[in-house]
Amino acid sequence: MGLLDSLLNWLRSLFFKQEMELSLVGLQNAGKTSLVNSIATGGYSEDMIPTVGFNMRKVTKGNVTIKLWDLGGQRRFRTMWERYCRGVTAILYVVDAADRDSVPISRSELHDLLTKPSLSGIPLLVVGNKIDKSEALSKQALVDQLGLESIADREVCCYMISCKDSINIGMVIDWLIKHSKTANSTVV
Ligand SMILES: Nc1nc2c(ncn2[C@@H]2O[C@H](COP(=O)(O)OP(=O)(O)OP(=O)(O)O)[C@@H](O)[C@H]2O)c(=O)[nH]1
Ligand SMILES: [Mg+2]
Repeated sequence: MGLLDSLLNWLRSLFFKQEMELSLVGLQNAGKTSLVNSIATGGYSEDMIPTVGFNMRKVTKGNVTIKLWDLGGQRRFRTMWERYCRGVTAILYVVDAADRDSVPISRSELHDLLTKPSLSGIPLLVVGNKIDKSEALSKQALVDQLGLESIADREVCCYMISCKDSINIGMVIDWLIKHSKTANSTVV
């Protein structure tokens, strides 16, 4: 655990040297706010309050500020998603991989969002969360059920994670680091 913690801290320190702006979207209860906490501090709590509207978390390390738009996933907030995804470096789409019944809705909300011309070309990282649960879908099943292979107008990547058990959070941070360089050249 010590080694893993050091590795995560190292990845976090690299991440915070970049300038970037991210939006986290996905259905309610998927674990978006939990993922923000994992990225920012590594903390996890069972006791989460549903996000009302959105939260903007600014994480400052050294002289760099990272903006994370953590959006509410309840139906009434989904119309705001597009507005807060415009101009971001990357979109993180969070899915509860253990809530199989919600995956079709998650799929249609994702594909609706991606049809917006204002968001064309923005890289997409789909995160299947809660793989600590035995009923979680496999990565291939999630990719199939979300129809990710039909997305052709942008870079798409998918990782399976657990915020609870801190599984693959380092991979998410690593992906963000790689994409922050593109962001720096487009932010004026
Ligand atoms: N088992 C398990 N539970 C998780 C995991 N990540 C988050 N949760 C739980 O899922 C619930 C919802 O987490 P949130 O982070 O609030 O979800 P959200 O996507 O921000 O939800 P909204 O703000 O309503 O859109 C909480 O009870 C979390 O503790 C995980 O990796 N495993
Ligand atoms: Mg939330």
